Amino acid sequence: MKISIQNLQLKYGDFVAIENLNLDIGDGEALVLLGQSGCGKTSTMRCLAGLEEPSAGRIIIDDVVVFDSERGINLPPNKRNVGMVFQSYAVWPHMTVFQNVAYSLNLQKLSKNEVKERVTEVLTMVGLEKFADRGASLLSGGQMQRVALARSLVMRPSVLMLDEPLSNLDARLRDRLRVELREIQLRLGLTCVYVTHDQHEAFALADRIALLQGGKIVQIGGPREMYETPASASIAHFLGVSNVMDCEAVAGGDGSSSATVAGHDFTVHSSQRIPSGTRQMKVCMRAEDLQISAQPKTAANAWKGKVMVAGFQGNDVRYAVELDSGLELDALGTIKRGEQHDVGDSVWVTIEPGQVQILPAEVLA
Ligand SMILES: Nc1ncnc2c1ncn2[C@@H]1O[C@H](COP(=O)(O)OP(=O)(O)OP(=O)(O)O)[C@@H](O)[C@H]1O
Repeated sequence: MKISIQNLQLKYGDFVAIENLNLDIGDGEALVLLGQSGCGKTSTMRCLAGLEEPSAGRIIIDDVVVFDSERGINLPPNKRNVGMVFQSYAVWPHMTVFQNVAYSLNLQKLSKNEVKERVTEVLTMVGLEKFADRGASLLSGGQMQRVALARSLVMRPSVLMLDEPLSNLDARLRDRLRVELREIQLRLGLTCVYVTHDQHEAFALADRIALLQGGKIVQIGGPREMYETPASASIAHFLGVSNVMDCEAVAGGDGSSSATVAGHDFTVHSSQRIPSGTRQMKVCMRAEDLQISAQPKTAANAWKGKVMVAGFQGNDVRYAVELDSGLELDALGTIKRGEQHDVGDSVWVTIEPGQVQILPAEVLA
């Protein structure tokens, strides 16, 4: 079922939480609303679900206009056929797993056999078939979240909306449930809107990511596109690029360009279009794209420095390296590639020109 959001605006009093938001979500697509706290992700989802009344705009779900400010249309949540899963599991503790999932079906007065069939089907889907008769209060956090998911799926919603459903779970369970959620979404061909502030979750679950800042979509695209070509330095930073530095001057040349940061030159791949004008530009480099070596290097971007911090992370080591110029860089070394150094070691840091990005500080409105 497709969704179309047109010129959506939501105000809380005088405060504009969502500003002129336009978004089309395709049938069977998993769209992730990603952004930092307060950017308007939950508000957008609540407008879709009918839990919040926008101040302007239009929302169409599966060719049905569910909200239109000009025509005074605002369908209540129960008329939108939207399933919702929240961060808090909201599972009824005094009921069994089966009763929790069957609850809404029973309200629809379906036959006992049909209820049993549909509940068993979704409990199997979320891996809880053996827990049907267990009291819901006796479940782990991950199992409760599966019950919440089953309770939504059993209603066969046109659209499933999930608001940070995994944030109360520990890291390992989060990783596993993330994969399971994606499998279920793909298997059912379910249109999904997923809210998160965690880029790893967004990358793993999304067909497309809509990145929100200050109530606006500042970039939309597939996970790989977003990762490789962020539209601004602040988006790059949010997506985990740890070396983001003010850039004083940018100069184009034959086959290459260069950018200067604190008197320090970075050679950039010539294919990068560096916009002219007075916009504040930033140099962005991923920690994993920097290589660290004890051997002197003579590449285009090769600098001598000293290891100030070496944080062991299992397969990787996270380094803070202070270059001789005083500039500090964050680099990720891989132990298996022999990139292991100690605090105080002299090292050479290199990066391919193609991996240095020069981006505007912000996406301009
Ligand atoms: N009921 C409300 N009244 C007034 N302001 C609100 C209300 N709900 C949200 N806001 C404000 O609207 C903005 C967007 O809030 P929203 O909950 O959509 O953000 P979010 O991106 O989902 O954040 P988080 O990740 O922290 O949940 C925030 O600045 C928030 O303070």
